[in-house]
Amino acid sequence: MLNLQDMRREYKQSELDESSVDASPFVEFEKWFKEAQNAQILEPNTMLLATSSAQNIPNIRAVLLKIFDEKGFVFFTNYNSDKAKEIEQNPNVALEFLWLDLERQVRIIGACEKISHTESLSYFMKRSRGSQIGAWVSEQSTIISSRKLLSIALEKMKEKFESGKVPLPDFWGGYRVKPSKMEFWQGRESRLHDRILYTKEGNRWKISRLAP
Ligand SMILES: Cc1cc2nc3c(=O)[nH]c(=O)nc-3n(C[C@H](O)[C@H](O)[C@H](O)COP(=O)(O)O)c2cc1C
Repeated sequence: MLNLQDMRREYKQSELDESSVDASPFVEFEKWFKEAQNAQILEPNTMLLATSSAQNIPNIRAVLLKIFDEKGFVFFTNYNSDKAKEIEQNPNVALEFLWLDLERQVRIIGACEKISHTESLSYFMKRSRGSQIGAWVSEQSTIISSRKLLSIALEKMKEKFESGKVPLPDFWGGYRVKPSKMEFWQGRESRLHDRILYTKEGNRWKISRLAP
């Protein structure tokens, strides 16, 4: 059996104060993201995306943040995947960045919507040819009988797109999560962590401190 109860770590690296955070959660996020990059965290743009179905069944998986600005957080995926079906049923989602090397997490709640075809195309064109063809090959989240099926589909697609540009599949593109809440969490000693919450109120962001 695993001995988990004796696993214990004090968080002491930093602190977070409502008087020193930026008035904009986007500016604060950019600052934290750059610090995660500088700390050489592996794939700091990995975020957990939580969705739920019309039957209120939750689901969660990692996706990569690919566009970030004041409009929101964009990831790319297959528009027929399970996550896409769940977003269709309930556009309210949650995101989580976990940067444990910095004893930090950022939690986001917001509504999710498809980005424009132009925006998806612009990103798709920047992907490697292998990834572009990969998008065509995989019917994401469907059951397949074997790995071999993927290899066969890949060979077929490679032949199909032997020359010229690989077009953007109509079943593939981006989603933007537009935050209504963003929480910055900094680990502190004795589990008395700092939690600063931004809540959108009209055009401005209210800043509050949450109990750990
Ligand atoms: C680090 C990491 C990054 C990932 N990035 C993406 C991504 O950007 N888009 C994507 O569709 N799946 C990504 N995946 C795979 C998803 O976690 C998931 O397996 C897949 O999207 C199917 O999810 P669904 O069945 O809930 O739709 C990533 C997985 C990991 C571990």
